[in-house]
Parts: sequence; C-alpha cells; structure tokens
Amino acid sequence: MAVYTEVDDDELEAFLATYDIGELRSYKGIAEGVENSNFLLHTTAGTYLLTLYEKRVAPEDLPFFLGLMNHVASKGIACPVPIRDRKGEMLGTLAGRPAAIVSFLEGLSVRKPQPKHCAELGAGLARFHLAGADFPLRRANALTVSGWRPLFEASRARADEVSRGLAAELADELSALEASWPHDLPQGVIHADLFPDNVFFIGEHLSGVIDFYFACNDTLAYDLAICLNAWCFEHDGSFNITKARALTQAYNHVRPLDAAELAALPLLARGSAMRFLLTRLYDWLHHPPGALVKPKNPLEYLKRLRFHRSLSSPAAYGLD
Ligand SMILES: Nc1ncnc2c1ncn2[C@@H]1O[C@H](COP(=O)(O)OP(=O)(O)O)[C@@H](O)[C@H]1O
Ligand SMILES: N[C@@H](CCOP(=O)(O)O)C(=O)O
Repeated sequence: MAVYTEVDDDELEAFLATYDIGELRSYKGIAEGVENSNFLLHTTAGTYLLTLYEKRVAPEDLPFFLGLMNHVASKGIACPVPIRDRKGEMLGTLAGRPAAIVSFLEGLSVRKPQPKHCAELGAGLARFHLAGADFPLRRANALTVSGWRPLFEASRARADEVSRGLAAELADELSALEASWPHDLPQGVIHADLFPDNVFFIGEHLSGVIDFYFACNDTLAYDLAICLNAWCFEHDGSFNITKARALTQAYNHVRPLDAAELAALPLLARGSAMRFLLTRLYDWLHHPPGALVKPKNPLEYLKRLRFHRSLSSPAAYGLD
C-alpha cells in the first residue's frame, strides 16, 4: 500500500488551514500507487487528493510537474489541477515532506483496455502533446537512452538470477540502442508513464490522466511507443494489432506523425521496452524484504522488446 508517511490529524488540520478548501470531513490513505503517499480528502468544499512526495521524487522537479498539470489543464486536458494555498503557492510541506493538494478526478482505470480505450488514449495523448508545446519549464529525461547503461550496470551482475542469459541479451540490446537511437525527432513535453493505471475512463470515454511524476522533455513519438507497450499487449504476452491500430491512428489523426517518426517507431518501442525492463529489473533485485509494494515483473518487457526487435516497419502497429 502506498502510504509511506503517516500524517497526524492535527498536522493535517493545520496544513489545510493554509488553504481555502473548506473544513475537513474525513480522509483516508490510498492503497494504489508506487512512488508517493496519497490521501483522499473530503472537505465541506468537495473531494481532493493530497500527495506527500517521497524520496524518489526530487523536490526541485516539483515546480515542473505541478506547473505542467496547471498548464495543460488550462488548455482543456482533463488532469488534476493543483490547488493554490492562501499565499498562491502550489507546493507546501507536511510531515516533513513536500506536499500538494490537487483536484480529484472522476473515473476508473481499466484493467483490460479495449480498442475503444486505446483510440481515446491515442487522441488524448496527441492533445496532451499539443497542449504542452508552449509550456515554458524544462526537465531532462533521466530515463532516456543515456540513463539506461548506469541502470543496467546496477543490475547486470545479478540479472541472470531473473532469467538465464538476460545480462548478455541486455548488453547487446543496449549497445544496439545506443548506436541507433534517434536524437532529431520532434521534441516536446511527454508524460512518460502513461500506463492503464494512470488513465481514467467513464464508460468508454477518457475522463482524466494522472501521475505526471515522470513527465519531461523528450521525443514525442517515444511517448506513443510507451503506450504501445503498456496498452497493446495481452496478458499472455501477445501483441494486439487491433489495439495498436486504434491507438496509433487516433494519435495520428490529432497530431500527424512525420515520416521520420513513423520509421523510428519500432526502435522507439524497443527503447521504451528496455526502459521499463531496466527499472523493473532494478526494483526486482533491490527491493527490501517485506517492502510495501510488490515489484512488477521485468520479463513481461523482455518479450515486448523481442517483439519490436523483430519488426522492420511501422505497418505492424497499424500505420502505413
Ligand atoms: N487526482 C486524482 N483523482 C482521483 N484519484 C487519484 C488522483 N490522483 C491519484 N489518484 C489515485 O491514487 C492512486 C495513486 O496515484 P499515482 O499518482 O499513480 O501514485 P504514484 O505516483 O505513487 O504511483 C491512483 O491509482 C488513483 O487511484
Ligand atoms: N509504470 C511503471 C511503474 C510506475 O508505476 P506508477 O504507479 O507510478 O505508474 C511500470 O509499470 O513499470
């Protein structure tokens, strides 16, 4: 369960008194999530989400994340809106942690996305990219190609405990990605973690996007490649081209991909599979016994990586 920092009632009341969001009626910790401590707040003015930022979020990045949510929300993207305190600040301190309150989003994430959900996602992602185009702050992606080798080296010696031959396969793959990674594709603000648990739907319609805490400036089509990996594979590891077609065509309709982006898509998808494989591998090998959050299976992403490596054209994703 993702409540790492407990908050006592008096501290919370004092914190809320610095905001103009009514009186606290009730609150509870939220079990989902991995990185931060989240609480649902019910006040006389409505429902809000309180986040205490834990160790893996660098405090200096918070103005980027909160500013981005504020910026894209002002352009019509359905996402949490940071609530300002009476002094106009979006960020405060609670229980010794940086803390923020954001608006609560209605909707539910889907466990088994269908093509309709993928189409909604594709259009929503493209709109998010367009909305972020004039966001003035910058944040480099620590988990792009240059960050993968240190991550790999931190797990390399024990990688074969997870699967025999994994260290050698990843070493080869990493060298190939480093040698061919595209650096001149259209850039912008990307979400970088748009997994099904971070997208809410009401019925088949996208009602909101959350968890902007990996957002950064990077290759726009890489965000689409992340979604291909996270949304278009079945639980048995097979690729679902119907979902991929729905995702990529809906994206392309709102923000047309240029020829270079299209051609690079299999490579970007390989890279994206590598990125999630490496963070999962690290967490798998390094999580303390009895940790609150169960690490995710890195090998799911090895299968995806191999699939993308076998492709030679973006037609496999439903794009010609
Ligand atoms: N603005 C919001 N509105 C409604 N629910 C939210 C909101 N933000 C977070 N949640 C809930 O909290 C959970 C954890 O949030 P998330 O940002 O994914 O945490 P973490 O960064 O720790 O992984 C989500 O799965 C969702 O249930
Ligand atoms: N989406 C990542 C892990 C990050 O978890 P989140 O709860 O912050 O989305 C993965 O699946 O490896």
